[in-house]
Amino acid sequence: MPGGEATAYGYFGPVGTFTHQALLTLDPPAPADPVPYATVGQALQAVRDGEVAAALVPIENSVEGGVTATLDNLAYGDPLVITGEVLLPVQFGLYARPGTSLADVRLVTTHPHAEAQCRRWLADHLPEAEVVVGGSTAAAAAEVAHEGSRFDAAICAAVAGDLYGLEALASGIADNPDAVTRFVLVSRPVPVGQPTGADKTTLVLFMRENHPGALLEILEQFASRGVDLCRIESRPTRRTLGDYCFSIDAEGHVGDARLAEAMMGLYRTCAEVVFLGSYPRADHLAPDVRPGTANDDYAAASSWLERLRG
Ligand SMILES: O=C(O)C(=O)Cc1ccccc1
Repeated sequence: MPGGEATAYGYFGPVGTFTHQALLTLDPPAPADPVPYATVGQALQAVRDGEVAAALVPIENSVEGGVTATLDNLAYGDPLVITGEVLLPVQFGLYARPGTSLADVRLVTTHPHAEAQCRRWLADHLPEAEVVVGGSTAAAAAEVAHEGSRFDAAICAAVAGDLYGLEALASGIADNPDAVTRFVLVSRPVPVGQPTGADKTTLVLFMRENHPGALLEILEQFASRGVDLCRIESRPTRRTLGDYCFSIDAEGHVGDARLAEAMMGLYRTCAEVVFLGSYPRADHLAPDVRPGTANDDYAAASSWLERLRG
């Protein structure tokens, strides 16, 4: 890295992806000259290699669920942490080279999440067309833009359609017009930021051994401390069929006593707890703090115990 530490951010590109649009809304803004990577894996590896200071990647969609490439890379790759998140409403259109009409469209390409979110529209309007999923929505637009491309159309954002010189054959084609995608800003491990009062913490939990109620025991650690979960999904541990870990977003910050206590409970009872960061929520929603679970309540309980002991 000539000239010292990298300062630029990487993102799941190329220019015109939803991730790129999300990057442009970061607050504080991303440093100039962000670097596009063709896959989530390459963007995260660039962070590990110190090529970029951080990378923005998609993690979750309100319609399609988790982005497994991101979840698994963060769970199993060398340590990285999430330092921020961005929410972006996503809208899709069908874009083709100028002169193409809807009736000409036989072969469509796009990102798997875009295909999943436009399935009903495709079945209704292009029942004969084949869809081939590929890298990203913007890469699909760039591919279609090539004269002689085997693809007739791409599903992508209007920004990408315009950028790659395509024309809209249809817009607003998502089956759910209110879909939102969540993106996370990921860096090499850094000291965790201060709690803001509206934070999220991402964890991956590996169980000691499967037994009846194992998931319930994990959930109890959160429930008994009044910690709400914003996302939970099981992912294969890759060890043996039927063996799963849990990828979880919990409300709160590792600096909040109730979440810290829940995490200590998980540390005691799980085989492994991977901490992927505590960071401000993009929606700034403060949690509903249940009676007896505020920092002061834990501090008072701790002082009481000290008095009893001594
Ligand atoms: O392919 C893109 O543009 C991405 O950034 C990934 C994606 C795909 C579909 C919805 C949201 C994000």
